[in-house]
Order: sequence, then C-alpha cells, then structure tokens
Amino acid sequence: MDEIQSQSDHYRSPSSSVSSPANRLPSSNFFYSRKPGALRQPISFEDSPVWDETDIEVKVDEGGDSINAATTPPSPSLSKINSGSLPSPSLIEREVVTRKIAGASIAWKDLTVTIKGKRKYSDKVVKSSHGYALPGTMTVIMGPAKSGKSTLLRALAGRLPDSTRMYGEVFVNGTRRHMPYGSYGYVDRETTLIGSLSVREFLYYSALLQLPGFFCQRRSVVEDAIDAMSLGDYANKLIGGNCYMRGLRSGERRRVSIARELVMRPHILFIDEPLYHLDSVSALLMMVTLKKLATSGCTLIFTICQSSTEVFGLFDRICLLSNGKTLFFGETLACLQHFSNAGFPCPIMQSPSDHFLRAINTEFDRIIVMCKSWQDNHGDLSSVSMDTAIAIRTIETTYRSSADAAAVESMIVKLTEKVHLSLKREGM
Ligand SMILES: Nc1ncnc2c1ncn2[C@@H]1O[C@H](COP(=O)(O)OP(=O)(O)OP(=O)(O)O)[C@@H](O)[C@H]1O
Repeated sequence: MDEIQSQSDHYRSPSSSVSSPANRLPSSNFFYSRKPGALRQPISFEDSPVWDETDIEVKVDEGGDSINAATTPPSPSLSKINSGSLPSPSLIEREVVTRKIAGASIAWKDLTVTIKGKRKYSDKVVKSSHGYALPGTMTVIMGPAKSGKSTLLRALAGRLPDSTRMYGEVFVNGTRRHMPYGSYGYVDRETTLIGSLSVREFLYYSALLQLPGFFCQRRSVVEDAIDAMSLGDYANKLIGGNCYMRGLRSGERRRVSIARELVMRPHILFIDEPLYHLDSVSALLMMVTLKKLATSGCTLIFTICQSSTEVFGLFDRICLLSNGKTLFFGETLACLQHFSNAGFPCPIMQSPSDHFLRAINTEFDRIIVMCKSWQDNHGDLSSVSMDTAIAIRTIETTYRSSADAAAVESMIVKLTEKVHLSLKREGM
C-alpha cells in the first residue's frame, strides 16, 4: 500500500510541479497586490469570522471532544503545502489548541412554506412548524420522502428558492436578522468536489476563496476542519483517485464536503441528508464525528430519512414531519414516550426511527395490501395495526395537547424574548 502511495506521489510530482493548479496559485500576498482601483480596499481580516479570546482554551490534545487547532508551525512554502510533500501535520510534533465553537440558538415558530402550484403559492410544503436548536446539540429533521424535510432546512438557513414563499418567524440568537455570511454553513445533499486535488489541497483552496488572511491562518483552519471531520488519514489522498489508487469513498467524500463548510468556522451547520448513500458503518462514523463537532459547541441541524438504533441514540432532538406537519418536536427519548402515549409503542427489537416512519408513512399501506396473502402465512408485517392516515392524525392530536408541545412553546418564548450574543458580523 505504501508502495502504491509512493508510486502515486511519484506519478503526481512532475505534473504538480509544472501544471498543477496548486502551483499556479499566486503568492500569499496576492490579496494585497491587485491593480489600483480593482478593489477599493484590500480584502481584510474583517471578512472572516473571528473568535473571541474567551472561545479558545489552550490545552494539550488528549483526544477530547473539541476541535483541535494546531498552533502555527514555522510557515512552510505554499508550493510545498500544495504538492503534499510536507509531512502530515499529525506527524509534526505540535502544541495543540483546543478551540471551542461559539454555537448559536435558532428557534422557529409558525413556519409555513408554500410553493408555486397551479394556483399561486397555494401548496404548503411545510405547515406551521415550530422548534428550536441549541448550541452544542444535534437536532434532526426526520420524516418520510417528500415530507418537507429539505424545505424546512432550507427555510431555516434562508436558502429557499424563488419559487417558494415563507411565512412565520426564524430567530437566531433571539433576533430576526439574517445570518451573516460565514456565520453558518450549509451542506447540500450532493456536492461537487475537485477530484484532481487531495483533501488538504481542496480544503486549502476553499479557505483561499472564502477566507482572506495570512497563509498560516488559513492553514490552521484547514487543519481544524480535517481534524474535526476525522480526515487525517486521507488528508493527502486524491479525492478522485488516479490510475494507481481509488479515490475517496462516499462517506469520506461526504465528510470532505462538510469540512469545506467548517473552514468558515460556522456557528450553525445545516446538513441535508448527511447519511445519503452511506452504508451502516460509514453512517455511524459520520454521526459520531458530527456528535464530536456538536459537543465542541456548534449547533447542528440536519435532515435524515431513517437511521439505525445506534445512530438514533446520538441525536439530541427530533423534529418529526409528515406531509409538512410537525408530528413531534422534542428530545428523542420523549418521542418514544409520545408514540407510546398515542397508542403506538415501539416493539422490542425494532429501531425507533423505523417504527416512527412505519407509523407515519402512507406508502406502507400499499405494501401491506400487496403482501396481504403472504402476510397471513408469515405473521404480521407491520408494527402498526391501523390505517396510516388515522395513525398520523392520532399522533398529531396527541402531540398538540401534550406537555412536550407546551414545553417547546415556552422554550421558544425564552429563546426569542432575550437577545443573546449577536453573531459575528465580520463575515458579512
Ligand atoms: N422549489 C420547489 N418547487 C416545486 N416543488 C417543490 C420545491 N421544493 C420542494 N418541492 C416539493 O415539496 C415536497 C417536499 O419536498 P422536500 O424536498 O422538502 O421533501 P423531503 O422530505 O426532503 O423529501 P426527500 O427526502 O425525498 O428529498 C416535494 O413534493 C417536492 O416536490
């Protein structure tokens, strides 16, 4: 394997020294040597989010939960970094700074999204949704296909397309302002990566494009992102592979696309289907990595279709959607209790997420009818012995009159009545 690696390095080196985009990069003072008048002012540090001194704790890395930021080693040359000829930073003996991320709270109430249908903006994709997400936690939006998960996520991130309209309110740290550039990250379901670059090069390019500042500063944010997404082992690997070695697997690629957003050190990270196309091991690794990121302070909100029991146990809060309606919002354990109260206890040996989705996905009715004769001979296929439409109504009514719904209301009031720390405006 080492031999293949060195062969591939050898294979890459001639081109990387001559024609690789890395070597066509301008020097690090590029931002200060534009033509007079091309830009009124050079891009300054004010364009990148900065962190209060209080956000940073210095300690030796002991594999803790926070993102680890390397203190800057003597600045190596740009071409060395980009050609991957430097030893991996994990191999460099270094003092480590543990960086806490300043997360932000987000709360939404009566959020409705309509799309342009036959009649103008009449189709409601999200209906009167409410909920919140707190710093240092993972909040998951779950539901069957086409239930409005991605639309809700986009609405919270302020990324709805023009063909939609949003009603209701979204508060970030208690205010209704738009989130400034750089204060949040959004990872789409499918992202495009540059296959001819290594992971480190790719993230470094993203940092160059997104973050003005000195070379060494950009380098440290790249190393933070690599550590946060557990990409250390792949940092010098080509994303798309070459004739000697295969490229990154889908789980690794997904983590690279999340790392690209982390380069901005966002307060809130929105991810559409982080487990899209991942096998169960990659899914668990992804979730453990995201949990680690959340415990460092970042607010994580993502959508998910379904999950294994282990993965489900990592979530803090769940927003369960069916056909745009919120059937439950609250802590994951409380959701189990809620289904039980509504008359749908989760059977032993069944994943909670499978059970929830079984109860609220109308598609199952068709499957049950299709398998009717087979089912008679092989026992009951379904853990819910009720028409799904009726089950949905029961779960929704139970939720509306529950203490969970009242607790969410009062938490939203608490989060919106007091203006908390404002987001860093420097990123605007
Ligand atoms: N911009 C849009 N224009 C037209 N229809 C839209 C638009 N956005 C969403 N929809 C429709 O709204 C419904 C919900 O879509 P959304 O992508 O939010 O669901 P989802 O729960 O994320 O589903 P999936 O997991 O299958 O992607 C779908 O029927 C979709 O076709």
